[in-house]
Amino acid sequence: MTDTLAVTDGRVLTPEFDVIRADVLIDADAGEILDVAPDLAGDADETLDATDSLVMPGLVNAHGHATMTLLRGYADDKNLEDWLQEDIWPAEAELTPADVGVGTRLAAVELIRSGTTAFADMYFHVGEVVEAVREAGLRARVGHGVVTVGKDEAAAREDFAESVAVAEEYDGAADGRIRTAVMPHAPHTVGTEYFEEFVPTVREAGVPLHFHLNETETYIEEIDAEAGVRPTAYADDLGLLAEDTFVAHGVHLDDTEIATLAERDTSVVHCPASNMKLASGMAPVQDMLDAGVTVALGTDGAASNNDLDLFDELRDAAMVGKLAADDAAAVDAETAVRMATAGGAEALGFDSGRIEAGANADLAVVDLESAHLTPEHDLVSHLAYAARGSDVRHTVCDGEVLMRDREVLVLDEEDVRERAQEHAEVLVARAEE
Ligand SMILES: CSC[C@H]1O[C@@H](n2cnc3c(O)ncnc32)[C@H](O)[C@@H]1O
Ligand SMILES: [Zn+2]
Repeated sequence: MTDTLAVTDGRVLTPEFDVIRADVLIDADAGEILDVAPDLAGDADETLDATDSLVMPGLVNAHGHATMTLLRGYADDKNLEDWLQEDIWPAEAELTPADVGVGTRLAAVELIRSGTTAFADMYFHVGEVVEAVREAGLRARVGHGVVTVGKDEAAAREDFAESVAVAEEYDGAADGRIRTAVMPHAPHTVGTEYFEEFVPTVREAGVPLHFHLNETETYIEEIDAEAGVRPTAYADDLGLLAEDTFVAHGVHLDDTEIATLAERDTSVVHCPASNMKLASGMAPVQDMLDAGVTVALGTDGAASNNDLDLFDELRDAAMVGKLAADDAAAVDAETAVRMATAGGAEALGFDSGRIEAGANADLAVVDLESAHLTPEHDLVSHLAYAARGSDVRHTVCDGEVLMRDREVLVLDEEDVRERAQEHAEVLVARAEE
């Protein structure tokens, strides 16, 4: 085992968003950055060349459903409600644990290739997700997604209880790279009585919560009709909002809801591509940031995106943020990159998202030698507006090199793709029987 690894001869994006010439020395066993300074190669057992490249924090994909890579391109061009009910949920009813293992590995290859080192996953058969993450060397916050609507009381209670049990069982797995959360799908898909029954214990145990919030007007109206309040107030009354809660989407939030999220220190994961594709709307990102809300970025599942490249998300976040605010200065380049790195790490509770001694050794090395990254006026601008996931040449997570010179070292990519194609075909055939 390599004790120390040095990423050499590159330029490094600092937490202050300066770009400096430095090496990054990593304790590979501890998975921690030891030093950021010139000429550290001599101190290392192994080196990773970053000449003509930018060393940046690994990206954090703070909301998604990794297995949904198997449903990429299966159902497009529909609004969220029709897409879920007519296509996605019927297909997911046929999912096997093996499908989840294969789909998550496919997602892992895509994440590693595009420089993402940490992600959140809300799904089923979490044991399979955990095995895939362990093998891929990534960092993740995982949880069992609970939906109680349409279930009888016993089944609904069992589903919520499973989410709690899963969070307990897998927390700290894969040498601590896996953390967990309880993940009720959304306020409108989980009965109030189950929130009331389980949330106090979850809160007492200090387990984080993750759920979809205010993604469409329809879902907001459902809660309003049932409880007479908007979903953020409903969630707050149930004790769902806290510092270790991160919610996905927050597309339709009024000023009162934004103030509540800021007050509770609850993070919001913005998913601009999914929100555009499903025509859900434009999230008020600049308003959230101005109110002090931590905003992270997520792709959501690959069936509503349709890829897991967080560089796309970065650019979309900046573009949609300007449109939503009617202000070209809104969600600027640095803000977008921060949301995809430090913002994501904060939302998921990881000590990552910055290249600094003491932080997790999670980083991406971006190859700058290409026409679309020339000339070099401003590298942060390039990261936000011009770079692509395919520009990433090395990916390091927890001090382990997951991809070196665009070769994924931790998974057999060809085998993963072959198995994903087979599993996707069989899954869809079962769903359409
Ligand atoms: C209960 S596991 C997660 C559940 O969420 C579904 N899903 C995927 N994308 C979205 C979205 O944008 N909004 C709401 N729910 C979504 C996924 O298909 C799983 O069933
Ligand atoms: Zn989602």
